[in-house]
Amino acid sequence: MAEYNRVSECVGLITLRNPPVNALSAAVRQGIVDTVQRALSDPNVKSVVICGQNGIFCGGADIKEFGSNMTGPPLIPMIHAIESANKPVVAAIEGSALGGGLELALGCHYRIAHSKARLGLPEVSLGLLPAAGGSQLLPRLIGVPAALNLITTGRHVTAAEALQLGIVDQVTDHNTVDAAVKFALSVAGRSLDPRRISTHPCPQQPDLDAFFEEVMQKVRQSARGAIAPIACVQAVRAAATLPYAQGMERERELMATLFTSGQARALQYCFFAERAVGRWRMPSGARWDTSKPRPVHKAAVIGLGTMGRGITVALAQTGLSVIAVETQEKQLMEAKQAISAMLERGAKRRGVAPALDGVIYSQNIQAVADVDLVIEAVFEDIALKTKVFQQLSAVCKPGTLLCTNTSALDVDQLASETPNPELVVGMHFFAPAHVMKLLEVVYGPRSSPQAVATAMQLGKKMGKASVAVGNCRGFVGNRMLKPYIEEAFFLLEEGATPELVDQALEEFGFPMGVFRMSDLSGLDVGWRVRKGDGLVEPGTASGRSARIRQGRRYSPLGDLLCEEGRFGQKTGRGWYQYDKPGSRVARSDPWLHSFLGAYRAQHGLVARRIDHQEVLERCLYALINEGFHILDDGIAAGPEDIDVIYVSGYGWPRHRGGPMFYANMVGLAKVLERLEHYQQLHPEVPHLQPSSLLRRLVASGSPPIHKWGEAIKKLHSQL
Ligand SMILES: CC(C)(COP(=O)(O)OP(=O)(O)OC[C@H]1O[C@@H](n2cnc3c(N)ncnc32)[C@H](O)[C@@H]1OP(=O)(O)O)[C@@H](O)C(=O)NCCC(=O)NCCSC(=O)C[C@@H](O)CCCCCCCCCCCCC(=O)O
Repeated sequence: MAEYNRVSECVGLITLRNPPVNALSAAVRQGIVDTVQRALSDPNVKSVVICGQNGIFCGGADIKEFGSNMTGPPLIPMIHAIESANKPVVAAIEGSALGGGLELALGCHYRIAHSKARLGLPEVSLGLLPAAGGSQLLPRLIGVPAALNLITTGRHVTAAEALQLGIVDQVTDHNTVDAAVKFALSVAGRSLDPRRISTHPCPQQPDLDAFFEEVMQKVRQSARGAIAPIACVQAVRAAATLPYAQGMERERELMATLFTSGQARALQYCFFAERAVGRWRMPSGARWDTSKPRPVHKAAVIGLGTMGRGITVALAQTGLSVIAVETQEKQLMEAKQAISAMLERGAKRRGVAPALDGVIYSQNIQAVADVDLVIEAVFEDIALKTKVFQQLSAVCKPGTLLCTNTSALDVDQLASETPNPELVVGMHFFAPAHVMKLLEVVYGPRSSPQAVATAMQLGKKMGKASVAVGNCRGFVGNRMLKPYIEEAFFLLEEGATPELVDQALEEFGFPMGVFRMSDLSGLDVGWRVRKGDGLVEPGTASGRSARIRQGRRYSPLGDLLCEEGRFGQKTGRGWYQYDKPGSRVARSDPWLHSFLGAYRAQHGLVARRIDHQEVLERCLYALINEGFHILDDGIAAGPEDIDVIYVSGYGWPRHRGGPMFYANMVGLAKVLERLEHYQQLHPEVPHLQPSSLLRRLVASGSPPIHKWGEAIKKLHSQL
């Protein structure tokens, strides 16, 4: 709703009231229509101020309304009514003015912002475009290039940048509403014609066709299949080339296509999923809202290899004091240099001072005696980690939280080696840890809810998408990756090439296909794990039996490449070839193709034609099937957790919503049918055997994704 008051005798003050972000719900829109009408018809009112309650102007259209039948007054006529008002209307912007919120402000004649306010048109990140006139008004106000930048990226600008761009007229450090009321009084009675943005011509852009062609090419490249950024460019082009009314018609047409698209549904699902994972729960019944985190002022990182360095930077950037421990002197010196350089680069980018003094370096583990939380990031070796945990238990003050950054070891086993297993959780960062958004917070059966709450809160402070998950081999992300990679190997055996598999996955929207990714992260990583699992055998055996290990189909292709010293980019050879070790440009490698040919001949395999469809079904459905197993096992609390992990840490294209959302879009019955089909063809591949949860969901009529929770709960209560 919107509240109306008269202030300073002749200013009508309209306050949007719809916590938490004053989204433009039907009731708010109705409130604005009514209060604007009231202010304009009151002869005592000379000017109007619109603001939002609780320090936030407006977070835009109410996204929750999008999936339903929309009622209430539409936004565009409401904004037009404000713009054509015969009394000055001033937007008092505190907190955020985003999407429809900024469009509402653009309909006002003046905009005053608090210095801490943020403004933007982020619709593109929801699969939409600014369709309440934003795509037509912003280019008229700030010019085509600047408007395109904001609209196609959805980035939020600070008040200072908004002032510089000409989006706002004044920035204040004081009370924004008071400043806006004062301003409104000062402009009462002035001509409003020059203030109506829709009547402005769009600033001329030289060589318009060439300009838009170039922009479109760049946007297509970075969009990786997303349609909204392209529609945004088309809408801005309409602003640059058409009169306002026709531009608005084009904006409406483009929005009509986007609004009902699967991509918009997926992106809006991601928006809510990212917020839902913060409301974590454990199988024990412990939850985010009943578990109080402990305060963390001082933290420590043990082990300053690549991961430890990134974690130190991520912690220091949140303003924490960090003790960074590395027992090897040379490593410590190198780490100090690298960490300082990363902190300096990050600070430069963010326009702040580097937190160099926030990090204290030590070779002695005793230095962590008074920290509140430790993150261990030593080499992935259970004996070494156990020793470190035992030392930490002896050194740290009582109650210190002990976190391990392991990606593969058993968090429960480590916890059981300490006197206080309730204080142990996994904090699985992704490399580079100061850049990558994802953090898996791994709890074991004995981790206390407080420990989980503390790690989750710390993750949030570091700006991570933090997801609480149960302890199992690979946790959620890597556990699902295993069948995906294995299927890719099997496809090579059956006739595919790395290029074909990668192309199919990259066209789907992954930034890199499985083989380019493997070359980047190093083939030796998986080789070491497979050796540890006793799967690697000398590569001379041939035939089917050589490819069955531990009772299931196994492809030794990755092992054979490692035996050749082909570890990927770092050795200049892997699934592709590179100009030199460390180079990033992958080129097709004839050696690899003849190697595959010889391998197939040795094993009596006949290459067949494999298409993109099969690549996607085999790789993605195997991964999704593992996701269902994970839900079934209670390792992830819901499909949102899995989807956030995949979108923020594994390059799953956001406009496809994450693997579980994708399965929901494809149709669970179809996923089940294809898994059954492939399982019949490959009975020796257990990961193609459909999960019982998937079967149950299909049997119960394939409920939509937000209802899966009920099926999972029912399943668990029957166990
Ligand atoms: C605002 C934020 C920056 C605040 O961040 P903060 O961290 O403080 O808080 P949270 O992010 O945790 O949010 C708190 C809480 O609020 C919920 N929420 C936030 N924003 C919205 C919102 N806009 N709507 C609903 N709910 C919202 C959030 O989910 C949290 O609740 P939860 O329970 O989940 O924890 C930050 O929240 C933020 O960035 N918000 C999103 C901002 C945004 O993206 N805004 C744009 C919205 S889209 C829009 O505005 C579209 C407009 O351009 C025009 C629309 C016109 C559409 C008309 C329909 C036309 C149909 C076309 C068909 C044509 C047919 C034809 O003509 O033929």
